[in-house]
Amino acid sequence: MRSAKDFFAPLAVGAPPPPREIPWRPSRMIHFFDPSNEKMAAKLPQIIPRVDVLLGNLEDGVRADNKIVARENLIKIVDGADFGETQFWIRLNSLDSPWGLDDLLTLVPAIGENLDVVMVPKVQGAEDIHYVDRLLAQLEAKAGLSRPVLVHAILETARGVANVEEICAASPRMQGLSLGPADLAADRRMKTTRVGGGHPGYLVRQDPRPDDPAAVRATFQQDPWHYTLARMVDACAANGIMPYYGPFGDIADVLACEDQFRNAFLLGCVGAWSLHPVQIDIAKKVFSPEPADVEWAKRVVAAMGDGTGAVMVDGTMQDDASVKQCRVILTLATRLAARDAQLAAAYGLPAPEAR
Ligand SMILES: CC(C)(COP(=O)(O)OP(=O)(O)OC[C@H]1O[C@@H](n2cnc3c(N)ncnc32)[C@H](O)[C@@H]1OP(=O)(O)O)[C@@H](O)C(=O)NCCC(=O)NCCSC(=O)C[C@H](O)C(=O)O
Ligand SMILES: [Mg+2]
Repeated sequence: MRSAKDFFAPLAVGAPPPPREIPWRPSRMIHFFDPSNEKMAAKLPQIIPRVDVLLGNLEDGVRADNKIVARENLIKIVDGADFGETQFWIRLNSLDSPWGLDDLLTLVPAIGENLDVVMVPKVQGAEDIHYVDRLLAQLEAKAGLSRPVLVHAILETARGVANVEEICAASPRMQGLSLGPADLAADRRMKTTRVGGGHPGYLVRQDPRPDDPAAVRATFQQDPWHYTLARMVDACAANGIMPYYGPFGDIADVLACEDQFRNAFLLGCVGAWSLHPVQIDIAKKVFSPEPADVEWAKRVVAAMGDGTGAVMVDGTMQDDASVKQCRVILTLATRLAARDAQLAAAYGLPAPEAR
């Protein structure tokens, strides 16, 4: 573990200093595409302006015999792209794979100036982040990059979950964590073959009725990801980094996707992955606060004055703590409104050009 004094020192001579704080940028959806898939790549000019984050995926989802071409195509795609305000991320192959090292050695020099975040899969502990941290610093120094590339870890192994706090705290480059429910389910030997979401067998059942023990007893599906997601959110919040729900694999079930994303939003996540164009607008809607909630937050903040004491608003008690909850909503709404005229109008907040 580095001492507090040298935590923010560059890990290679000539590398840019790592950030003291992770800059806030919208990241309601991290949109995955396979750079070796020509049809998907052709869609990017329409996709980029619609998404907060575009991610070139090199790991799972890309065929083994396409790994090299995916990496090479990524360089060509970035060369010709206009990202505007959209962030550009990549997902590396895992550190123990035949491709992970060359992904970094090739891509940081080639596209480092455009690269906001590197997503690292199957992170097991702080040692994986330390390895990537040093390597990135060396590559940034060699390439003469002026800003540091940030690191995002996927929580998708039992050991990773056990070490989640140390992973978040391992480097000032740590931008956030995503839940990887498919790999995590396999690693934990969970008996679900779904990619995220619920499971009809994971439920609680209503007690028998004393007056009619044979009556049908209602069942309620539970969220098998609740524990991990909540733990991940706490670890991220405690370390000033961002939590994300990962993939929802049932592309056709847009309603359940929306529910899973909303659960994540309510628990504290800032975004989720979109695997298909149909999931982009779901994430955009869910991870932007509802106008009614923004209106409520404004009213509570106004009623609370200097933010101390207790008042009644519409029959509910508001105090120093509840005004902080409202400020969370209002801060997010204000930041999103500053970049999106439609949301600004819906929230009654200043539009981008008025700032
Ligand atoms: C899921 C898909 C395989 C579906 O693809 P397809 O069958 O082609 O769907 P459609 O016919 O409905 O597609 C319509 C058109 O849209 C284009 N398309 C599809 N997906 C994308 C995309 N992500 N970005 C851009 N464009 C896209 C198609 O090419 C069609 O084009 P056209 O024919 O010209 O109209 C596919 O969506 C897909 O592969 N998605 C990404 C999958 C992925 O990234 N998987 C890995 C991430 S999840 C994971 O790794 C698990 C996690 O780590 C964990 O452990 O939990
Ligand atoms: Mg995975």
